Amino acid sequence: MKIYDWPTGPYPARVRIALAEKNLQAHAQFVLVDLYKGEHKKPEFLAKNYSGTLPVLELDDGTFIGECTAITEYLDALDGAPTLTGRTPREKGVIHMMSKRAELEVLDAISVYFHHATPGLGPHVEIYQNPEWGFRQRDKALRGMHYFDGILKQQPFIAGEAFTMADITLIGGLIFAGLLSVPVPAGCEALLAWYARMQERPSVKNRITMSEPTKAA
Ligand SMILES: N[C@@H](CCC(=O)N[C@@H](CS)C(=O)NCC(=O)O)C(=O)O
Repeated sequence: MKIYDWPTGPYPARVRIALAEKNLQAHAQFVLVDLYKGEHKKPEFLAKNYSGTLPVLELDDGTFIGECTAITEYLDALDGAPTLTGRTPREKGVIHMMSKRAELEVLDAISVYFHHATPGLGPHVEIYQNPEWGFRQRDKALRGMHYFDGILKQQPFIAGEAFTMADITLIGGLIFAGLLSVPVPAGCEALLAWYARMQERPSVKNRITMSEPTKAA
């Protein structure tokens, strides 16, 4: 399989972490798409992913799967032994809910802040910016961090007792926040302790060096 990717990107990180957690990295060929050159908005790429975002998974039969959650669900189902997206209906429901919440309340909010209230990917790519909306989303992300701090005061992982896709999604959010120097709010000790633990996982620690992109898209 191919993964259209930007090695340091917070969303691509989610798929890189999932691949490593499933020990599937040897099966993936990474294809670099240069976000700062706007390659993801070109017609050739939009034909692969209408949303014009990375990462995208291309299967050997030519099927394209965009969206980190969908890609993670695919990878997790490959060996019939899902560990990231839940085994029982209850686990699946809770994990999906918490992962979506980590997207809505932190990761996607930080992404909007990046694209609207900072130079983002540069003037050639950021053709419309609304800084006020960006700063509002930054505030939303900070509120989201408080929410997840409260969750982590009660349980070791985002969706309960085990590491799951929901943890990976929030890791993506904190990676993005870190890249933009948006600090975790004071007092969010449980969130910071969880993040320190997450960064010790080989899948997280080695996510950028796990594989070199092989060629341009
Ligand atoms: N909902 C998408 C979001 C992906 C996303 O925003 N990826 C970033 C890469 S870190 C991107 O492609 N940004 C470019 C842009 O939005 O112009 C997913 O979960 O895969």
